[in-house]
Amino acid sequence: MKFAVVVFPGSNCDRDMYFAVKDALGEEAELVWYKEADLSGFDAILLPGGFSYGDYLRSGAIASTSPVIEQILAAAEAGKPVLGVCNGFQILLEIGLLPGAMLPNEHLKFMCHYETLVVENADTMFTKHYEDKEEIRIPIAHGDGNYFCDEQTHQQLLDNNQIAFTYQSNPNGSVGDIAGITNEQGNVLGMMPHPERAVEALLGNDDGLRLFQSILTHWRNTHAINA
Ligand SMILES: NC(=O)CC[C@H](N)C(=O)O
Repeated sequence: MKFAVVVFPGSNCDRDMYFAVKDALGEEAELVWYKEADLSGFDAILLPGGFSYGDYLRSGAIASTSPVIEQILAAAEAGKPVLGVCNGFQILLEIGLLPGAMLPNEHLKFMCHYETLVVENADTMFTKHYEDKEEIRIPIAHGDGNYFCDEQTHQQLLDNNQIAFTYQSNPNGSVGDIAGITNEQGNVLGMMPHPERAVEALLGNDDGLRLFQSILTHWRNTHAINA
């Protein structure tokens, strides 16, 4: 399986994402510069964390205007897995692949530490290697991680099972303790915590690895490859 890691000016978690796929998962990964990206040959698209365009205007807002976005929209439309972590999640919100918006953290501080997440839906292509209501430890690192949506949208997320992860103890003020959501089709996931930073015991934790394994299992199942 071939994963694209799309790099924008200011991305800073692209290498971690690359490492997670290439070394921890053991699959093909390529760093693709947003200007030269041809995403057509990839099976999954990963939008890494960071500070694209220095978070000017709003986190993810300027990246959302770049030409590569057309290809990301096309990949999502084609049903390919699209994962946005942290700044990647912010970009997915800005381009409308996911509902809602990201606000500054409630206490206006950048936070970088481990959080306990609750797996709210283990029946997605990103979470099938977890159990429903399983508690996992994944680090966060963000200043704008306060997920906001109106009540109606929150209800829709609940009704459609689009909430993949919640925080056990809400660190940033997010509506409904939301840490990660999918689109209605289930092939786009945005999450603020960083699974790519928790992919091997040597790093202190490998709870994030099963997210990447889930994508791979889904891909193998849908492409009938036994490898
Ligand atoms: N690690 C990240 O992706 C940081 C995201 C973002 N730009 C913020 O601080 O909110």
